[in-house]
Amino acid sequence: MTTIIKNGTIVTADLTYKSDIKIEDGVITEIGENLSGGTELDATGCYVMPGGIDPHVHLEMPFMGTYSSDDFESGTRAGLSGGTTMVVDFCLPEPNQSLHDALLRWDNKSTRANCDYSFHMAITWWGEQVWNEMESVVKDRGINTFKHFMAYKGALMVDDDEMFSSFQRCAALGALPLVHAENGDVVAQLQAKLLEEGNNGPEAHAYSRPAEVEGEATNRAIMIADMAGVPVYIVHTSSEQAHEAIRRARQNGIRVYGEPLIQHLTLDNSEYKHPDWDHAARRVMSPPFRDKKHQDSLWAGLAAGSLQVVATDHCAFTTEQKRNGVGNFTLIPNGTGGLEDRMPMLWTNGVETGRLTMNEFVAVTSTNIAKILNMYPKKGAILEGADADIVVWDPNKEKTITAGTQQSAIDYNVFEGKHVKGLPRYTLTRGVVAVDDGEVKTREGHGKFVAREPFQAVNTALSQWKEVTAPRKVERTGIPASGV
Ligand SMILES: NC(=O)NCCC(=O)O
Ligand SMILES: [Zn+2]
Ligand SMILES: [Zn+2]
Repeated sequence: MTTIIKNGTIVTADLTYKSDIKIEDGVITEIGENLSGGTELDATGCYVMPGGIDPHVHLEMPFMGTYSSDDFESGTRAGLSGGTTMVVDFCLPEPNQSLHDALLRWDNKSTRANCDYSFHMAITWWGEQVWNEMESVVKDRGINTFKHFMAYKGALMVDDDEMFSSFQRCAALGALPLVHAENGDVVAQLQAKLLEEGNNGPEAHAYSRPAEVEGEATNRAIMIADMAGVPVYIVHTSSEQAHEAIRRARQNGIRVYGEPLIQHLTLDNSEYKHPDWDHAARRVMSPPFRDKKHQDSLWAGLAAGSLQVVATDHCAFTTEQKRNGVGNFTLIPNGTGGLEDRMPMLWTNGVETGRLTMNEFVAVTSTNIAKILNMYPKKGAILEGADADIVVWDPNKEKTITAGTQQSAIDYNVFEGKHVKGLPRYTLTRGVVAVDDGEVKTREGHGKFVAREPFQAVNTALSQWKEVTAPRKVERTGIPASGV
């Protein structure tokens, strides 16, 4: 099957130019002027960009006594409708469960995906079995990223000892550790204190997770990764304190990546003061929304390159599920949606305001993460030979976001009422048109798992540098006799 995207302007992470694109059997086969033959998609007035990649989603996630409500079908449909053509979900083994058994569950859930996907493996417990299985997860399953939660004490949290062991294993396997960086011990005590004082509403969720606990944990994760000799990726970087830790480490030559979310960039903590309990609880996520000072820091980091990726951490719970926490904010399932709105919200608040260039937009929504996760240029690129995961972006198409017309399965939208300018005219997933002139036409089960090779360049360079600078015993000739 041949498709030609005609009359558009191609925008990549580093180039902007007018050209047509030929797609055959899901792959870009030619980029050039005046291409013809096959089905034509008119991109006049549009920017033709690599489809978005969201590296941080939780579809049908078992969490806090329930399951997040968007599954691989509705979640990927929501993503495609907003120009996202690939998602990466987190496989979460139960305590003492084999990593491979957990993967079977994720394999089953993901068969319904409308677009391509991959998995990160979470390290939710530690032992010899996990240490052993990590190798086959990387080598046989093509999963080169391992997630560590420094928060959610008593559930997903791992301690420093476990994290250091796991990071060393990642270094040896050519894998990349990911970290949810919040000091889980301090959060747990702050939660208990707030509840004791009668502070049980959703706003207390934010009080229990100040920016300081994120900054401290980010510093600690970076230090542990440095000691283990492995790069590290900090998920949902939400505060100046965490950004500052990443920025400083990068300036000192440490290989660390930071991932702000579209929610933290565009929504602030005044949401938790809303008089309606449901309104505030729907916005409960970890880390919580912050104030403008933090938002400005995140935007600056994207422009400066100290932060590399914009994700969503899409983990959508219905109002009914959120109400599990009436009377006790610690029982409100943590998570918000965003898959459908990440690209239009970032374009509107970033490119339309001049905070980001179009090329930076492509970098932070697609190309950078494709490189970080070792799947570039199959993904994240408009190049001959790349998968035809493409968004034809109409900068003049506008809408007001509302739950009533969204693809996501939940009954509200945290961006309700926001006006966006810049939306897909077409979204293509491996050459198949999933958004057709604005109309969503996804194909359940079309999505394929994307296996990712262990890292070569970055991990090799880092381990070489660690070897060059390793502490060495000083060989001495004249050693005095012991004084004892
Ligand atoms: N972020 C959040 O509140 N929920 C999803 C789980 C996580 O990423 O921490
Ligand atoms: Zn997290
Ligand atoms: Zn998450």
